[in-house]
Amino acid sequence: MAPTLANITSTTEPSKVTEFVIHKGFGVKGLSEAGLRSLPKQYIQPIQERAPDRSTSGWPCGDELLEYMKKTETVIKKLLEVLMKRLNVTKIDKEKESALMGSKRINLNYYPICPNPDLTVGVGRHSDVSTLTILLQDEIGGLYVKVEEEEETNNNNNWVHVPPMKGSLVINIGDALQIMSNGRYKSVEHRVVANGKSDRISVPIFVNPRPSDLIAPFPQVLANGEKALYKQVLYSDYVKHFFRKAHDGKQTVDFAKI
Ligand SMILES: O=C(O)CCC(=O)C(=O)O
Ligand SMILES: [Fe+2]
Repeated sequence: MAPTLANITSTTEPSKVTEFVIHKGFGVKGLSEAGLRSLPKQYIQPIQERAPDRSTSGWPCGDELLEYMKKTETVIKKLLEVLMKRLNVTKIDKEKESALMGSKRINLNYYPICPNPDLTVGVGRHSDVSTLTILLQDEIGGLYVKVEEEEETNNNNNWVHVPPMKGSLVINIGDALQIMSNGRYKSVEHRVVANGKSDRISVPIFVNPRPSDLIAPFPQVLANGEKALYKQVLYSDYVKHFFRKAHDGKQTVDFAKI
């Protein structure tokens, strides 16, 4: 039976939400199907199972993460250089460097084994708000990317699994690059399915503009008279818009559409 909002009488009381999401097995999808438009502060993970607070106890492998971020810098720079060349951006000055890779964030995603994977989602369909995302995934799998309609295969299945390959990184184009390239590079819609057999871990590095950067299609892209598809937006406003709503496919980018 479909859940109703009455099942979750108080959305801010963690024990009620835990009961609904985990013990009753509705999952986070159940919450959204019940009509909840924003998630309560504490949900899913019972307090005793949460990772320690970073501000008080430090990350379990902070040094390794920082070193990993440092090591990926070369590949990020190289990728952006190549991508920029195709847009006729041959010189990456300070302003462009900031808009392309002025801030970075690393996440540690942990997907616990799920007793009812069909009743929930791992991560809902979305595109990243980054310029690029450099994703390291373990051997479990579960990441899917959406193939654009014109590339659709005959069997109508346009979600393609991204199989884990030892020693490889997954590179996603994000919305910021879609905006700055005036749509020449398209951010990839993706999702992660829950897994009933094992835990899964992924480590994305989000390469972003600085929050105070104004992002818009690069003048070089519009030089031949091409019409701008996107207006100038303050990057922090763009990110705020993303986090204000539930994952909704590729709709975030409409925020910058002219
Ligand atoms: O876990 C993954 O493979 C992808 C996670 C993801 O899409 C994200 O963190 O934005
Ligand atoms: Fe993502």
